[in-house]
Amino acid sequence: MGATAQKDAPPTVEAVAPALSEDTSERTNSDQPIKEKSVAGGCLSVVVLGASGDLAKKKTFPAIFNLYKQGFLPDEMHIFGYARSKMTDEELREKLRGYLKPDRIDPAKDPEDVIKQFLNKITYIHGAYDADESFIQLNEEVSRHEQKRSDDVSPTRRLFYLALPPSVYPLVSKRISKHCMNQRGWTRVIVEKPFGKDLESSEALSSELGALFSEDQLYRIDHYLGKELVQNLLVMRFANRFFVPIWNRDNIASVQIVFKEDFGTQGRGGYFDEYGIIRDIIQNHLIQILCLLAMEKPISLSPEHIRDEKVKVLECIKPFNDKEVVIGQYEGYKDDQTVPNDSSTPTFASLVLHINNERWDGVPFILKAGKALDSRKAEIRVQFKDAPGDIFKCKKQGRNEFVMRLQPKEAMYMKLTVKEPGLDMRATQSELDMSYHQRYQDIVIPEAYERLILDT
Ligand SMILES: NC(=O)C1=CN([C@@H]2O[C@H](COP(=O)(O)OP(=O)(O)OC[C@H]3O[C@@H](n4cnc5c(N)ncnc54)[C@H](OP(=O)(O)O)[C@@H]3O)[C@@H](O)[C@H]2O)C=CC1
Ligand SMILES: O=C1O[C@H](COP(=O)(O)O)[C@@H](O)[C@H](O)[C@H]1O
Repeated sequence: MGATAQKDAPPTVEAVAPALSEDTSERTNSDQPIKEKSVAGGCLSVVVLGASGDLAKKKTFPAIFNLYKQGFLPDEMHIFGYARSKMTDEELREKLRGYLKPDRIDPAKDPEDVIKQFLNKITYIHGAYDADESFIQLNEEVSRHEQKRSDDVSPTRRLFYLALPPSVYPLVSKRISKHCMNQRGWTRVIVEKPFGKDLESSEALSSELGALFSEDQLYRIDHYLGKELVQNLLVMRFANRFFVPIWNRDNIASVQIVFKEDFGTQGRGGYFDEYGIIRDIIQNHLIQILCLLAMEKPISLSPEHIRDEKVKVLECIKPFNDKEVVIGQYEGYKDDQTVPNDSSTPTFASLVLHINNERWDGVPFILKAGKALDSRKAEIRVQFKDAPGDIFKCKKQGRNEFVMRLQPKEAMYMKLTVKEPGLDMRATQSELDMSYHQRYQDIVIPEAYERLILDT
């Protein structure tokens, strides 16, 4: 809900930015450039595996740039893009340039120079995901950078971001663990959702990664949890007295969580076709939102207490009814060169979940996600029941609905019962900031993100 929420903003690492500042009083969400801060120094190497892909260009590199342009990263940082595709450093830089936004840069600096300096910090290495020699070479490149930018005694830091399909994680992780571990400081590995393909592969992945890295070296990311509106759900529900008594089956008729994109796979068939829309969006992003909407108040804001409450919600969900599931594939999906001609992977799915507990019994949670649809939108719609004893006789459709929008622009508004159908009372972003922002600053940076780069 903060004013910085922008279309296509890379939220996950963006949410980390304030946590990198030594002075946490600067956790603002203003559009103003943030005064430059010194960050716990030392040599930092960020390795983006899958650097040729969609996530890397749309989210990972822009997120690192957002930190860089606000002065949250040390001068001694270097980024290594790694993938199988053949590309030069310059080709990768050109591919990324258009995704790096010049906003929030110190006005004393030329934004073009800042972008250029950042791009010059990126080197591309092409190699296989299953070849030891490629990772030996990667390790040599990283060590060379460390030798150049650090003395022999200071600790160094290595962050590996796996912007890859999950099926590749074990191959890559084994080789990172064997050849690329930092001998002079921390090593961290970030893995993306979906975490496996089904229960069996997810458990196998857990034990494979668990055998290679300790829990504090491993970061599992769902970038929807970094979106400001999603981070604010707990505050909204549990810190605002007026929400507390109405958030239940007595007052709420249904909840919809909707994700729509107006573009298709755009060459991402290599990842997407193996997973489909349910694993890509519903199982992680939408289910995380559902948990935050439906869970009971956690004992505290510790990640463990929040997780425990989410698990209770998941355990109460009834197996779903086939009649309440719709799946489909958009026309033209198979024209994408990266998608097999005989693919039956769903690109659209809608399903109804029922939470069998005292708070939610009888309230349908409708989850919908689709690619290549009519518009781009991500929102939560909470339909309240009608106030008893209607005297207004106006159209019922669309009233008493509370909408929280994540895309294209984060916003929250209530459709009140009004005589003129369709008249909404929309709060402006600044009003929302005033009502929620103060508390938000105090609590929401998840500890796991803070630990990611703050610890040295
Ligand atoms: N795209 C997005 O907006 C988001 C994606 N994610 C997650 O990021 C991960 C990667 O997704 P995304 O970047 O979109 O997907 P891509 O299809 O763009 O894949 C990324 C890179 O991985 C390599 N790759 C693709 N398919 C395979 C394969 N079958 N075997 C080995 N390597 C392969 C390719 O690099 P090369 O061939 O050059 O080695 C490709 O450039 C997924 O887990 C996804 O859930 C998460 C949030 C947002
Ligand atoms: O995780 C993913 O998310 C993106 C959409 O993210 P958004 O922040 O731009 O809404 C989606 O395009 C992609 O398929 C999926 O892997």
